[in-house]
Amino acid sequence: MAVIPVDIAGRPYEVQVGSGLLPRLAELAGPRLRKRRVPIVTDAHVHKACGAAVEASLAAAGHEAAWRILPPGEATKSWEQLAATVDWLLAEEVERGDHIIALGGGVIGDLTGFAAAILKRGCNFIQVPTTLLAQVDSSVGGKTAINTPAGKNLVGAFHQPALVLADLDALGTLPQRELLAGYAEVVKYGLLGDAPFFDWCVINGAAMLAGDAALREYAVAHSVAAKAAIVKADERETLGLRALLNLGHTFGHALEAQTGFSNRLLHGEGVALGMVLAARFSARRGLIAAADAERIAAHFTDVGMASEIATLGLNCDGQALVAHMLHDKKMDAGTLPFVLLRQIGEAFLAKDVDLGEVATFLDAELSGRR
Ligand SMILES: NC(=O)c1ccc[n+]([C@@H]2O[C@H](COP(=O)([O-])OP(=O)(O)OC[C@H]3O[C@@H](n4cnc5c(N)ncnc54)[C@H](O)[C@@H]3O)[C@@H](O)[C@H]2O)c1
Ligand SMILES: O=C(O)C(=O)C[C@@H](O)[C@H](O)[C@H](O)COP(=O)(O)O
Ligand SMILES: [Zn+2]
Repeated sequence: MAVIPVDIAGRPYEVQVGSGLLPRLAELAGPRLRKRRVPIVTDAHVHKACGAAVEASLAAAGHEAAWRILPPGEATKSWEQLAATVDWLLAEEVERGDHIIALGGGVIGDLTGFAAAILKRGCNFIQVPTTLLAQVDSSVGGKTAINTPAGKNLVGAFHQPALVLADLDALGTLPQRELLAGYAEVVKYGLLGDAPFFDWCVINGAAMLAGDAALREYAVAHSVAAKAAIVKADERETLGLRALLNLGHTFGHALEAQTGFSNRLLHGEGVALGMVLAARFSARRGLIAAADAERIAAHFTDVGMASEIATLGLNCDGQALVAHMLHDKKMDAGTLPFVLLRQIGEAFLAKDVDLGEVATFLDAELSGRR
């Protein structure tokens, strides 16, 4: 069991990482659960996998679960589901001091967190992440959002949870593809600022993914600690530090948009491909050594992830992907800063990237003729 504090000014909270947390949810949430009925937002897969344990825990503490069970998948991060969820929370008579529970992956966490941020101008919520991605990344740091037809996470709020409970046992029912997608965000922490952790991933990643409990706890706790340190230093992404957590995301979000935010490409899969692209683009600019960029690609291939966008069959050119990037929230007065790599373990924000050069680079990557 690991407890990582997230030291945000005025609203500190804990991330608890360990086994057996779901059956203890009511006990761990304690007096935060003020009423008999506890509002829980989840999706149908998670309800099937984790619902009974949560319900039993609440019942043992004299509570009753009020479930809102949403359709699984990225399409749920929508205006329609947000509005319906807020209306449901209002019907449940949720007060500001109550705690709404987000039980699920990043989709549920992002949507529920945003609903909590706007309900009565801000209600409490507890993140109970059940995917690897949500445990290592989305449940921590307070970014909440929905997608719009214009692009990814374009409407949202910074709203920190009151508590995060990451039960490693929940990963037992997670499909392999989802586990791998989450692993991309684990590798991200090594690439952006912690070369020894990237080496740890190369040595231990496969065994961690295969289910080694101690390695899983280390990977989640280490990732959360890395994110907590960055969020503490730059909660609102204004200092150029939190933006480093966006490594691979400008490319990745464009790939997600091009595939229609569909099951064809999961967020984490887009991030893995995006990080390979960011590394290769950095090498092209004389930054990271080309061999190190290929070491990153090879690691994703080794664990069973795609590392070449040519294999996606996107049927578009580089300019089409760049057009999606123009909606990136880092866009500033006509310039799009890119998170690039000087070396493995050293990311920085490059503000002099020409989008024409990006389009040319992507044309070559898309055709597989690098
Ligand atoms: N807020 C942030 O800081 C942040 C960070 C990273 C990603 N995100 C967002 O997170 C989202 C991706 O999250 P995700 O990868 O967790 O996807 P997800 O929430 O769609 O979950 C993935 C799939 O796994 C299923 N699932 C979840 N837990 C399960 C379990 N324990 N057993 C069986 N099935 C389970 C879900 O039903 C879903 O089908 C994206 O929208 C991304 O933009 C946000
Ligand atoms: O917490 C952050 O900051 C991140 O950038 C984490 C990312 O993994 C995550 O996908 C985030 O939602 C992307 O943020 P966005 O601001 O580009 O939407
Ligand atoms: Zn991400």
